[in-house]
Amino acid sequence: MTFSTELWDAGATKVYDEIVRHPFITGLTEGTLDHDAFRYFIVQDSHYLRAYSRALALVAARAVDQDAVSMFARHAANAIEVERELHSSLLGSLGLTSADVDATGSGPTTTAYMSYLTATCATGTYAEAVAAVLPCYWIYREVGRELLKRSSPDPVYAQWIAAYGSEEFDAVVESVLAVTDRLGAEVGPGERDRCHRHFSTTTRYEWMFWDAAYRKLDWPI
Ligand SMILES: Cc1ncc(CO)c(N)n1
Ligand SMILES: Cc1ncsc1CCO
Repeated sequence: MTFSTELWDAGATKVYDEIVRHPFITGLTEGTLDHDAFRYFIVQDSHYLRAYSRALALVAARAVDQDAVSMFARHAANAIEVERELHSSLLGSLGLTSADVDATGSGPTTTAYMSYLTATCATGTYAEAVAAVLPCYWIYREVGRELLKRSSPDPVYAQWIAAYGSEEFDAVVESVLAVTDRLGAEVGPGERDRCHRHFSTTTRYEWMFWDAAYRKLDWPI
């Protein structure tokens, strides 16, 4: 079994089923999700992508193989581009600006998820860092594909779905899966357990991120 399949089977199978039937996701394709929940999501995702980009730059710095350094560095730059382009167009459609993003700040789930990614990529091994960032790519590819099948009557939601359900994003994810599978042959048992823990933790954060948007979760105090 490949390392990526091993990680998914142990850490993502159940959570992924919960994600695709979460009311935020079903509301996107049915067009019933209220724009306020999607606004919350896009604003929080802007904060998330800024931190995610820096986490990917840390992964790039830890990689030894030149192709992997170059790939993660490219993805770090792309995450900033996605934040600027996809989001500014979506924010515009939703009547928001990047000043609103800054004024809102990151919510509790976003902050926790960003902190976990940053800490793991800064202090873990290369394989641990890859395992921590992998669900961000992989879950979005799977969700993007699923949503593309169902599509959405709402043009704002359809635009977002098209970005993550695209062939370009699929190719990005395939190359990260290939890097992960090559690492699988190198990691010993202790490090492997830590990889599993990071992968299942960030997978759960992916579910929590949608759930926070659905409930518009704010700091309690
Ligand atoms: C929360 C979250 N996870 C993953 C992605 C895809 O990179 C994203 N844009 N946002
Ligand atoms: C994973 C990911 N999500 C948005 S951008 C990006 C990096 C690859 O383009």
